[in-house]
Amino acid sequence: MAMFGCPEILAAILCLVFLFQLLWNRSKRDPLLTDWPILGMLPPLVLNLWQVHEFVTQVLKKKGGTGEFRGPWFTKLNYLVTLDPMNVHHMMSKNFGNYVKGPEFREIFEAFGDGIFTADSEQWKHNRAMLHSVFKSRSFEMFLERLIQKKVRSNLIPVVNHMQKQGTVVDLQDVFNRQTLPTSLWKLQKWIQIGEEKKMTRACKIFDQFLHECIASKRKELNGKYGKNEMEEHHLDLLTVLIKGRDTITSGLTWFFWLVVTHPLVERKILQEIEENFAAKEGDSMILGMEEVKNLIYLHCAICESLRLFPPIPFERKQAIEHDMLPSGHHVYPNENILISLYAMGRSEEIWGKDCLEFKPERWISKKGGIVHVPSYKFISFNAGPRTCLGKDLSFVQMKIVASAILWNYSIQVVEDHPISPSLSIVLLMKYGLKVRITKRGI
Ligand code: HEM
Repeated sequence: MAMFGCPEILAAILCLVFLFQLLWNRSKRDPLLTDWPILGMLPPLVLNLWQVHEFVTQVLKKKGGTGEFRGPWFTKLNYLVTLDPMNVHHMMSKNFGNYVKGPEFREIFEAFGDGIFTADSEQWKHNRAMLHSVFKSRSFEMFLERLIQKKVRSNLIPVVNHMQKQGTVVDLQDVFNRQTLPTSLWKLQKWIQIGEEKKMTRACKIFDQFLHECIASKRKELNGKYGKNEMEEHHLDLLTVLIKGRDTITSGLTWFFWLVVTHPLVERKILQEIEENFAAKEGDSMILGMEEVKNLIYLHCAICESLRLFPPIPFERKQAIEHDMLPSGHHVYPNENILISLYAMGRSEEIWGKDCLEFKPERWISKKGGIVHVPSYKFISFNAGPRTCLGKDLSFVQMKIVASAILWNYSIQVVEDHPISPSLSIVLLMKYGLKVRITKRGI
């Protein structure tokens, strides 16, 4: 009887793996990378983790904008990845009801609580309606305007001024971040009641009281729709939203400052615009208000441009409920996960043209001197459709107040050879911070 030796068995196994691999590949829709047995597409991704956003951008570009990523066998790490604005429009607006955050997202982002960031369907609608009414209230806007101005005047400018006098190297990202204590530390300190946190608790009580009044003023119009406990939940949701919003502002400001100070012509145009509008204003502080910053069109465009190239939230994840077909022709299966690369969309030639990698605020200025409207499914940094960021207007106001105050008073030079690269995190920060030297302008 003929017996099989080791080499034959090995060859048979290899043939089986090869055959399996062929069949496996055939079942896929536009694989983004080589799909290895067992490990799937993980190896090339892991090798490029240090530059993951650039890598995803290049891969999507090569594959025409949409394709499938398959993780290791028997894991749930499978995603349809896209940068196609028509797909985004479809998922975020046209067939919005079919694309949710999903239970897995809630599990991963448990720390966000079950507020607006993780909720779906009726729960989300409920939270959104409540927060929307608060965000659009004039008294809330005015409160935040005063809060931002006070922070810039009493915290940010004195800190920057001190560092300028010391003449040492400063991490600007850290400076922006320190204006906003990390949530966990804040919560921990609150719980154990130590140090500055005692003061913090008192401050929070006052802030809470204000928020309560804000919400109470809305109670009348919402009366009958919500019960008392629900009101308290919304109150907490608002605090979570404000805390989460701060991380994105830190990211937005850090990339904005890096781009502006490394593009002297843009910096000069921003200063010129401030001078034309406010030179006669108020001594040297230049802490503007909400209405005043509306006049700073070029600054607005420079902020849009930096948020396009470095969106503070670089990925958006969705989960399909039912079968669907995307405009790109890709079939979507029930429960399938979809990943939208906001970073890659900001660098797409199809959306922004051949000069998409250049920092050019001018692309946002219309022929009449206004701001070009780009639909949110193309300029996706604040998300698109019914789930568009609720803090978008507030973010522009805050970034404009901070940017005008710092740029007007100080000149910033990035430390030579300081490496600039994005971190691997939910919010797109700079991995090594933004190391700069600061001097008083005009000296
Ligand atoms: C430059 C600053 C900001 C950027 C780029 C930004 C971007 C985004 C993005 C991409 C989302 C969608 C996230 C997701 O679906 O997982 C989002 C949602 C949201 N943002 Fe912002 N955000 C910024 C600042 C803020 C601020 C300051 C606030 C509030 C004070 C805020 C409040 C919200 C809320 C409430 C949502 C949830 C909207 C919903 O699901 O209906 N954001 N933001």
